[in-house]
Amino acid sequence: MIDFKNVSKTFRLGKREVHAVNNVSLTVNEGEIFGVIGFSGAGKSTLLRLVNLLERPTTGTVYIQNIDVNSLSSKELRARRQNIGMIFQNFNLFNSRTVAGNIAYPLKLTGLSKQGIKNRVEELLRFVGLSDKANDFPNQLSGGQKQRVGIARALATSPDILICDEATSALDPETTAEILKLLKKVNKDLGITILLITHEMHVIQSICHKVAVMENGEVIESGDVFDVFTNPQHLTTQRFIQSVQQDLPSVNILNEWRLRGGKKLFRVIFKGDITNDAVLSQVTQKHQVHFNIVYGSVRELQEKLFGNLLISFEGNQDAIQNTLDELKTIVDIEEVVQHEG
Ligand SMILES: Nc1ncnc2c1ncn2[C@@H]1O[C@H](COP(=O)(O)OP(=O)(O)OP(=O)(O)O)[C@@H](O)[C@H]1O
Repeated sequence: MIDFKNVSKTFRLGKREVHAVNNVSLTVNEGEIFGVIGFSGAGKSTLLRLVNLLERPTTGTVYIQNIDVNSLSSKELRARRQNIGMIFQNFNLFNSRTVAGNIAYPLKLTGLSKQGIKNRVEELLRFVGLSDKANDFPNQLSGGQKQRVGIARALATSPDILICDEATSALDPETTAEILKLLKKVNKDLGITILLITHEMHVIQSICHKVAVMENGEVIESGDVFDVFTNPQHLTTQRFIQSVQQDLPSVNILNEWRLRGGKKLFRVIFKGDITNDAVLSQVTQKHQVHFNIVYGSVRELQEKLFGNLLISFEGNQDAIQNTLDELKTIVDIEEVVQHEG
């Protein structure tokens, strides 16, 4: 659907060159919600501008629906752009137009009749849950409602791709959750492929199927959200994940635990079906070792279970080692280094 093949974008600032996007290869498949996460300056916006055809790559090729976008004429580019909807952090609505007027705007260029436009706007208002706001002006709406209008407007011309530029960054957590739910509906019910950029890992966790982590213009890690979350390779990815998964208790709790005689802590990661099995109790019973869950959680990620538990073991040292050796064949387990976090 969207293919980046060794794409670089370099800006020249006087004598200095800025490698905003550096040799990026990525594939966004049809029907996916693909999230790109990175800190400020990582190159996310530039990546989006290459997809919505506002920038051309310095080297490499961007294919959209198998078409090399560099090969398109300006007229063809304009036509292709109608196939890509976009929503923004600051909504970018026309304040002088009503909600209905904002949504109708992109339809005016399509040659649809007045009645056709009216019907389409009503349909879109229903889809985003704002039928009663058609005649309001943007400044009468909450942030979440404004973004719903933004989404309706982006969908007006029935695009195949929706690009979201930090679409929930200006919203409170509850409103963010509602907008993310709506984006999920856009993807599921309308089959629209979504490419989003964000600096918030909870957005990736909530709705994305795939994720790419960007740093200094490069994609440093990418894959299925479940795989990246449960086995992050890069320190930056680990940091992003820690921002949504508090996977260590506070230092005070850890110190207290140590004062009460706690020694070694192990992190045990359960993925998928194994989470439902009584692995821990079976293996520890077999080796006559006791275990104590000090901290942790089991949560749902991409409709799969993911357990992340901190555990201490009590018993004979050899028996504990045998327990660890056996557990290692079934789950991911590692010792938690002291003073981590
Ligand atoms: N038009 C431009 N001219 C010169 N440098 C640019 C231009 N656009 C982006 N850059 C530089 O490219 C790098 C990547 O910027 P980009 O905006 O893509 O990052 P980002 O991850 O989207 O960051 P943010 O979240 O802050 O927008 C930065 O160093 C930025 O200063």
